[in-house]
Parts: sequence; structure tokens; C-alpha cells
Amino acid sequence: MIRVQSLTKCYRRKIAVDDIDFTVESGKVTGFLGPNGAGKTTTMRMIVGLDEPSSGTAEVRGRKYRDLQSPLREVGVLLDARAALKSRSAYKHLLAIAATHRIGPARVREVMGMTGIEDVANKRVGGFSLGMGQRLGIAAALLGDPGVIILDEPINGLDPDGVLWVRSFLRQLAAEGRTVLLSSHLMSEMAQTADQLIVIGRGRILADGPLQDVMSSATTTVVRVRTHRAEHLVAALARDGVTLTSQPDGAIDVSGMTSEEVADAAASEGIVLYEVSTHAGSLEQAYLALTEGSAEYTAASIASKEENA
Ligand SMILES: Nc1ncnc2c1ncn2[C@@H]1O[C@H](COP(=O)(O)OP(=O)(O)OP(=O)(O)O)[C@@H](O)[C@H]1O
Repeated sequence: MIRVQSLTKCYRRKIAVDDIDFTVESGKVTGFLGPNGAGKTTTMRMIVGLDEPSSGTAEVRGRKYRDLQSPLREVGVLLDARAALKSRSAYKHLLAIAATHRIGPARVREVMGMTGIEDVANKRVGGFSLGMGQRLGIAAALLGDPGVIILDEPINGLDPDGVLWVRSFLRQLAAEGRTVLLSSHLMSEMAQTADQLIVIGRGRILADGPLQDVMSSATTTVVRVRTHRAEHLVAALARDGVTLTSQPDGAIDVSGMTSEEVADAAASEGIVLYEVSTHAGSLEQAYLALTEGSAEYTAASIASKEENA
């Protein structure tokens, strides 16, 4: 379990992380989602002791990362896939990390097998693609068979096979009871990988909870109907709390009523419906609604910065 309490990080005048609280539970994949500059990396760096908080605490399994006796065996971390020494082979790179915790070559070979990099074991890390570097970073994170795994943007640079592999691999690690925290700005990927979501924007938590709850709190489910008697239907459905929106193709989107309520109201007026379908909001819509105004760099802000330059 990871627990973050009143965590704040200021760089001179910039507040990168602003008094945040959250808990990451074991047995689940928790997605840490937010626009560029939201504070994801800074938060993860504080959790693993690479940055000192300005105030507040971040604990892994009830202790600060720096106080863990055998960190590699408790927390697996991938923060920067390009951080490996370029002149070393993948095998030697992993062996060097393993040696810090008296982990032997057998486990090094095992994690290379798990992450699909055995064939490039003797290749120089400097020649690796970003995707291979991500696999190497994940292999390093797994060396100590840790119960907590923290990965910053682990699917950056991966091809579709690699993305699929990371997704099923992380789900498997969570199913084994581990705590898995991964950051990404790819909403579609999170929708398929995460059980829980923490959404951050401008250093503040915007949403925290089960994926479905976060999505339904930030989006509206609509009932789409079609009829030849649109005006009559609108009159039959109009009431407080119900919003009716005409679509360019003639459909009417109804929010504030279930599909059954819409169909019953139409039937009681003798209005024939040709379509009654329910459309839930996507994670992308939820994300955009939640992070509206939180992106550090948007097309408009870049344009105005350039004008002022
Ligand atoms: N060492 C630093 N010195 C000054 N400002 C920093 C430093 N590190 C991060 N920041 C600022 O803190 C804010 C949060 O950055 P952070 O890298 O944590 O965001 P992020 O959510 O990981 O973004 P991205 O998705 O782009 O990686 C940004 O405004 C960033 O410019």
C-alpha cells in the first residue's frame, strides 16, 4: 500500500504538487492520470525518495522509502527508461542492480524472460529503442520480486504488442496481490488497464476512486431516441431535470431519464420510437471534463505566449 498525506512540493515560486492525499491499495492497478506538468512525476519521485517533499509525507507499506531496509525487494520503480548506463549490456546492467541486494544471475535471467528481452541480453543498452528500454526498466523494477510497483509512463514508445503485454502483465501483478501504480496521459489505455483512477491537474487531485465511478461522476449518460414525431416527443419528455438535445441526424439525446422512462413516456402518448439506445460517456470525455483548465500548456496558451514573446 502507498499512502500520501498532505504532500506538497514547491520549486521556487512553482507549486508542482499542492497538498495532495491519496491511498493506493494492493491487489489493484491504480492509474495516475493528468495532463503534462500536472505533477505526476514529482509525486512519484517523492514516493520513492528522489525528491524531498516541501511538506507532507509519502509512505510505502507504512514507511518512508528511504527507511526501507531492502528497497528493491519491497518497491519496484521505473521512472526513466533512458536512465541505464548506455555502454553496458542489458544483462550486465541488471546484474549490477541485482548485486546491490545480493540477487543472483538466475533471477536476472528470469526477469529478462518475463519481459521478453533475453534475445538482446548482450546488446548495449545505448542501442535500445525506447520500447526495449521500457522493457529493461520493467525488468529492473521486478528484480526483487517487490509487492509494490511504481511505473511512470511505462507504455511510452511501445508498439501495440508491447502495450498489450504491459497491460496484461500489470493486471497479472495486481491479481497476485501487488500494489501497482502507473502514470499515463493516455486515457484509452487507462480505461483498459486500471481498476482505480487518481486524476491530477496543476498539482491538485481532481478525482480519486474506482474507474467507473470517476467516469460516471464526470460524464453524463444519454438516452438517444429517434421518432418521426420529434416535437410531440419533446413535449412529452420536457420536465425539470431533463435535458433534450437535437442531433444533426434527427436523433434526440435525453439526459436525466432512463431508457425505460423515455420509452414509457413515449408509449403513453402513443409515439412510436425507432431507436432507444443508451450512451455512456467515455474516459476521454471524463478526463477532459475533469482537467478542463488544468493543462499547463494548451494550444491557446502557447499561441498567446508566442504573441507576447
Ligand atoms: N526540478 C524542477 N524544477 C522546477 N520545476 C519543476 C521541476 N520538476 C518539475 N517541475 C515543474 O513542476 C510541475 C510538475 O511537473 P511533473 O514533471 O511532475 O509533471 P507531470 O505530470 O509528470 O508531467 P508530464 O506528463 O509532462 O511528465 C511542472 O510545472 C514542471 O515544470
